[in-house]
Amino acid sequence: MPLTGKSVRLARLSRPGDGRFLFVPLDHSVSDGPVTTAAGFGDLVRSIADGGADGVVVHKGRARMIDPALLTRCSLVVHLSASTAHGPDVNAKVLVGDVEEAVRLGADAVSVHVNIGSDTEAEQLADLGAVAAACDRFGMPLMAMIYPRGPRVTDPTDPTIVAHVVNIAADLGVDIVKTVLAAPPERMAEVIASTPLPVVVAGGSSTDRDLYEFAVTAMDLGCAGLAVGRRVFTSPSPEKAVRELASIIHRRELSSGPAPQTEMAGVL
Ligand SMILES: O=C(CO)COP(=O)(O)O
Repeated sequence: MPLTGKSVRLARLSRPGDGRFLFVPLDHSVSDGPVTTAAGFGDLVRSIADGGADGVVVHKGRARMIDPALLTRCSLVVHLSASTAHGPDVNAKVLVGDVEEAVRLGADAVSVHVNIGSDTEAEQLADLGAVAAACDRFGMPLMAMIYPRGPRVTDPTDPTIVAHVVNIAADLGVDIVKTVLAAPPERMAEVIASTPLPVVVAGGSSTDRDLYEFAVTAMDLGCAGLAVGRRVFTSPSPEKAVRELASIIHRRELSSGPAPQTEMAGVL
């Protein structure tokens, strides 16, 4: 890959340099409500960095509350999209930030959420295309959180539609795509084979299958990593949860056992 701002930042995003990623999204404070107390936020990010996450995903205002020293070992991904659980349409994501603001914050990447099959799909696609153009101008890696989600989607884990959404991301200039694991999981292999992009899957809630088993399955199927929010920040030990996940994703030896999980409902 030729050296560009984007290629340099992308290479740094996978901290061990193996092209695999563990992101911990904390953007739930916009969609659902606080992920921690104001006083506890610094400790939460510190435990995520100490556990060995490759990056945290936060909105622009919250990014200013992160100790810059932590960002020497954990990347900052600034999330540009928002909707809340209280709006008329939780799937109607809008842009609330731009790439230039992310550059000023020292971001290593930005992310945009697009719900394919939602009532405002057209606007979300237009936003993704515009952010991709800005990312090219600034040399900023772009992650799309792109899901089959909305009134026109009957089965959001159908491998055919999951393959479709990850290819929309590739076509619109995204660098890393985050989506759902297809069902049955074995069919994720064809989703991954269909797109040139690294595919990261979302963590989900504790009512879903065991997180660590899920992580092993996803990685064995060829995923490039996971983005795990709720099951990290609601864990009694976020650091332990991150360490366990990072060991699965980056195939490292682990000294301690899996962390327990707790729950927080969400609309992400
Ligand atoms: O990426 C995510 C939110 O932006 C996924 O979060 P959860 O792990 O809580 O599902």
